[in-house]
Amino acid sequence: MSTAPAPPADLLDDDLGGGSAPAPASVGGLDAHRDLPRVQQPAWPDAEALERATAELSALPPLVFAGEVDRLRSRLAEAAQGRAFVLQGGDCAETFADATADAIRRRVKTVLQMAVVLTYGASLPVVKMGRMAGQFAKPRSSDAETRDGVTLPAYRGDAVNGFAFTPEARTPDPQRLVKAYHTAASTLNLIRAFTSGGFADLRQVHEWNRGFVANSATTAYADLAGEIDRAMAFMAACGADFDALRSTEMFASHEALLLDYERALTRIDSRTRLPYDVSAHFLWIGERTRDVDGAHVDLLSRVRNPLGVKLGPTTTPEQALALADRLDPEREPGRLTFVTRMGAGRIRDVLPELVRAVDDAGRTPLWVCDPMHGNTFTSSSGYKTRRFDEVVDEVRGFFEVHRAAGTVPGGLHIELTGDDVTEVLGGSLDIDDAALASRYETLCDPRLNHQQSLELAFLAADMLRGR
Ligand SMILES: O=C[C@H](O)[C@H](O)COP(=O)(O)O
Ligand SMILES: C=C(OP(=O)(O)O)C(=O)O
Ligand SMILES: [Mn+2]
Repeated sequence: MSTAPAPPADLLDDDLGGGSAPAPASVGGLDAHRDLPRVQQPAWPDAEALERATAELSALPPLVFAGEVDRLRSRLAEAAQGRAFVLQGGDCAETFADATADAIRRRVKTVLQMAVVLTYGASLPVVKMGRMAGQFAKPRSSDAETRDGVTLPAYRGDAVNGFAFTPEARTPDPQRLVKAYHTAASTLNLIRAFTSGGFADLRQVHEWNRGFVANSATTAYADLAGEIDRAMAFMAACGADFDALRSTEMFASHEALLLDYERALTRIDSRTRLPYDVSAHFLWIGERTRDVDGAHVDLLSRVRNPLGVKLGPTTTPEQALALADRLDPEREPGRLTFVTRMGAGRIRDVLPELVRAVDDAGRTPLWVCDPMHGNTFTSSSGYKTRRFDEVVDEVRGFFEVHRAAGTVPGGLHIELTGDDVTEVLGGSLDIDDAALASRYETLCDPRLNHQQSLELAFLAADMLRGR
């Protein structure tokens, strides 16, 4: 008789975990969204070409493993309880051209540096999520763009059409969905390599932060940086195992906008037999697509991933509660994140009522602050921009409102890049209107540059210390 230990129950499956079969139409209403209002979808000119692209996507391997998705859900549950803090950051719109090793490395580095500062400020683990490896589709205010009397379809992200203002580039091409998948795969591969291969070593990230503070145009961050320095020295003196801190976890997230893409990547997990959207660990529903009776809410309600919903300043308490009932009927810890994006001028007026209604209903979603999307305006030089001070003020308002309500301010959602772009006004280098032109590179919304991102992390860390 064999004395070998029995394999763990999950390996008794004929499919040894990690397999994910295409989810047939008959499963769990996964195609019900097709009969519902589908807003913000591209006008694909060739239905057969779309069919071919989604068939191709359906046969490709998952980008993430359902077990990782479950792990993220439990991390977010911790954050909702105030036992962790979330940092979600990356481009407004990732591009194929910018999915280079250098650009990805700089973005990952920026997120890691911010996370260390926030970890210190919060005295909590920071759950890191990139708006990365799949953030290739954009909802737009207008379907069309007019330049010099010529009107063409609006740019909707590299997964849909090209940014160049020509009829060829702007025509939606479903093969771009396939390219988005492959670009997400190579991006995620590099993120995994960076975060597990030594690049994320706490000692190195700390050295980068020391360099940032030493070269900063202001001394405002020196005190906090000095404290972190002493904390590191203290850890070393106590014999902390820094080698155990050479790797870290980072999850992938994007707006689940393109229903055909997300549906093709929805698979049945071999362990649980339940549907997961394996295009990313975390998916969110945007401000423009959060209709509780719409297609986006329907499709996302049927997958097991942790979900976010953006809530803008016009959100009513009834809408927030209806979304919670639809997306999280079981009140499962970590399932639902409300990402509020109210604007600095409105957050203190609008958020308290929402938070109170949700709290009174006995719900404990994770509350995350997006201080970007409520603060966008067009500068006098014609650039879509934001003011760094307003971004900071919305974060401050977020902490104030949650403190007053006794609820948990659980994280930040930031549009950022690791590059020295000039897209957001202000910061200690005081980018002004005239400077925007020098390195304005985003194809959609203005991002904090590397420096501004770290400044925000230091300022938010100070706010967290008062938590
Ligand atoms: O990223 C968010 C939206 O896609 C973006 O703010 C919409 O921008 P638009 O108003 O220029 O269409
Ligand atoms: C489209 C976005 O935001 P919102 O849906 O909040 O406008 C975004 O996050 O880029
Ligand atoms: Mn954006």
